[in-house]
Amino acid sequence: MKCATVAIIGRPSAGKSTLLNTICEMKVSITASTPQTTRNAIRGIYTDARGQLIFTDTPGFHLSEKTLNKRLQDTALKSLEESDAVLYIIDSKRSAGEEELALVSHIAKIKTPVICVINKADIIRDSEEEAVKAFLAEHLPDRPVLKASAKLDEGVDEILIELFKIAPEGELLYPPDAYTDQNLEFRISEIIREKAINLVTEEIPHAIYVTIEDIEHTEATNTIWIRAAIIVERDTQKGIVVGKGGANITKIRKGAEPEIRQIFSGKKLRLDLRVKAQDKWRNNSVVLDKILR
Ligand SMILES: Nc1nc2c(ncn2[C@@H]2O[C@H](COP(=O)(O)OP(=O)(O)OP(=O)(O)O)[C@@H](O)[C@H]2O)c(=O)[nH]1
Repeated sequence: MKCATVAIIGRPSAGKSTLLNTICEMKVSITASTPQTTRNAIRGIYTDARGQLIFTDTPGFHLSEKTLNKRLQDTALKSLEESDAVLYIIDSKRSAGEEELALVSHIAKIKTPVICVINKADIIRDSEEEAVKAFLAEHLPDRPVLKASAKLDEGVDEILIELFKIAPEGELLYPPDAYTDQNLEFRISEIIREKAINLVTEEIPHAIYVTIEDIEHTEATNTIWIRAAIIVERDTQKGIVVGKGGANITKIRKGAEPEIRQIFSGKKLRLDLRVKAQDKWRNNSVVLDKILR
């Protein structure tokens, strides 16, 4: 049996979460069209006859001095050093700028084996593919380079083959049917956060986090009650998340309910969502410790 921990790294929106979800065939990491929505080092677990791969979905690597972004960067780099393999995802639709250079220079220094994946192959142009290949040949020579579409599940089997080549021999760390080690509250809060950030635009997605205030099982009615709060930074943002006459909050609830129901199959669900403002939470280390475990 083989068993490896694999850190997925790449610029915001490169498709890391999409790839993880495709590999693990379950929603373990939220995806959104707004960059930098992955905040935690989340694990997805893939097991087959060859062994087990445990993925860490590193937050988007971002050059910024803001406290939240600095923490994201620390989490990302630490998970690279601690893993058996690194999967470096490159968005073929964006040209390499300062950020990609900073990232690649870190990757070049680490001892962990690296596999490069040129993602979004379904929409790539020849010239874009050539540009990415030249960039990789210059900065990460001799590392395997694969082409994939995380979205369409193309080239993903080849990624698994390469990863199992690198994976050390070892016993499985998780049961074969496990796909994530995230705790229940975290999974629920991420489902709600995904629905919320997909409804709002511009600056607000990054100003949102979700806390689960209470989960209760009423046996008499076989109902799970979940009370959760969507936290924003300013009162003006509260109104936007709630929407006209509560329209947005209803959409968030209706979007989240079916996915949460899957977690509690066979039970009825009541989801109670509130929106609260907490000034400057992104610079508050108590809040950051709570959400960036
Ligand atoms: N066409 C195409 N789009 C993709 C592919 N993979 C991801 N995307 C899209 O790219 C966007 C970003 O994908 P994510 O998986 O959230 O990216 P991420 O790297 O996890 O982003 P962060 O959380 O910001 O670090 C989403 O709109 C995806 O649907 C792909 O293979 N092809």
